[in-house]
Amino acid sequence: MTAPTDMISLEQAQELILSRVAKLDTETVPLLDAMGRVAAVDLASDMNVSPFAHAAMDGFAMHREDLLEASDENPVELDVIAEVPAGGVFEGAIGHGQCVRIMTGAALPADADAVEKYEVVGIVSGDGKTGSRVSFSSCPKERANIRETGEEAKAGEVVVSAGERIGDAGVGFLASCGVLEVPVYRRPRVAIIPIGSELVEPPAIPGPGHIRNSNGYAIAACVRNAGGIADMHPIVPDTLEALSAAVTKAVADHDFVITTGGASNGDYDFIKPVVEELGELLMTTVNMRPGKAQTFGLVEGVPVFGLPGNPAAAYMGFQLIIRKGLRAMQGYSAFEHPHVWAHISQGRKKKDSRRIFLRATLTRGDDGQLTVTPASNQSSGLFGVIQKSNCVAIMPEGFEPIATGDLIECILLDVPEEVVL
Ligand SMILES: Nc1nc2c(c(=O)[nH]1)N[C@H]1C(S)=C(S)[C@@H](COP(=O)(O)OP(=O)(O)OC[C@H]3O[C@@H](n4cnc5c(N)ncnc54)[C@H](O)[C@@H]3O)O[C@H]1N2
Ligand code: MOO
Repeated sequence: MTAPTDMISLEQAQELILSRVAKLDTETVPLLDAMGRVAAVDLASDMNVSPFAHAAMDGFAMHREDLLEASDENPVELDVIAEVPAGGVFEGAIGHGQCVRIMTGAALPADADAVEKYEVVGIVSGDGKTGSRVSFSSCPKERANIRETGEEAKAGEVVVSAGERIGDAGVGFLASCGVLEVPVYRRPRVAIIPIGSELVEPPAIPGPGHIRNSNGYAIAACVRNAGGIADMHPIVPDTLEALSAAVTKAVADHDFVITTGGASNGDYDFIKPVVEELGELLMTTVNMRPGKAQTFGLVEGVPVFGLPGNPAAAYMGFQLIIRKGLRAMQGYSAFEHPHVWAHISQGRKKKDSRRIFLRATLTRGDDGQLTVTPASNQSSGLFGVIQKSNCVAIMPEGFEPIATGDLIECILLDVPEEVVL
């Protein structure tokens, strides 16, 4: 049995958070606001899509049977008896030896069974419109250039299943299916509480010994990116009472609470005792660098996550652990960021046995090979390095060094989990 104070693996931390969060309730949003969100129920089309058989090309609709003998040597001529634009309907009948000039999207005349595009049809007389005579030097395939009734969806058919993420094209698909209001899982309301008596709010110029609160902004950005609603709270000084009061207040009206700072073992690090005192402490330390000090627990049933104070450590804790929890609450089923393997540009020793996440840049050479170059400054106090990086390269647990050119796994944190590479 793992005690909350034991150091656990990143995978254990991820499993723990996923086992302790639940899908939120649902809300019905206008179609466009459902973009990127997860359908909470099966969504069915209210009609056939397409609603009627129509031409997929500008051309001529005819009885294919009339053209069975058509060839280059023996072209078959037909009379153009009508024109039908998109939006129009040809009510008449096409007799043998006749055809109808038709535009892309126009309803297929009832007795036509193929459409031939303009480009391969010759004009014998006239301008190709009604009253002209046109010639065909081949026979189109059955139902050629016809989009059929209900080809994409039948009336009543489920077009997006419960649990499916709605993409941009899905928004268009649902529009064609008449689904303009979509039940989706609610976005989690996330309180972000920066802890630290040394912090001042930007843009204030910090006095001696003080620094600006940058974590609050970064984590709010991360929350938004993960689909949550970020509620940035005021800075809380390093006292047990102030932090206890802030967490108690935040859990009352949020779905998830994130603190940054005060997560280690210093004299003024209070998130662990506060979670323990107010609720259930489930985890304090994860085998990763940056970001060893990661506190997680439940207070009044609400997940409370204490990220470390160092910016890169807080960022990694969010991306690699919290983000999964926030996504699970919104019904997403993909949790792993895509990864690639790349040759490291320079060998590295490993002095710390933790799994190390190097902030790094991936490039593709002319030979198509990926190379990863870790940033020269790997201090966990820096956001700027992450801004300039495009991946994190992983050095596994243990002390095994890596040699120049070795293949190393890189996670693309900016690429959504749904992408498969
Ligand atoms: N004796 C030890 N000391 C430390 C250890 C250790 O293992 N033994 N681990 C270090 C590591 S690694 C980290 S990460 C930090 C985590 O500690 P805390 O979560 O208690 O972080 P703080 O001490 O509160 O702050 C660390 C650092 O980050 C700055 N900070 C804090 N909040 C913000 C914010 N909102 N915006 C920008 N910067 C922030 C803070 O000023 C400190 O410089 O512990 C190490 N120590
Ligand atoms: O938990 Mo700390 O990052 O390794 O800066």
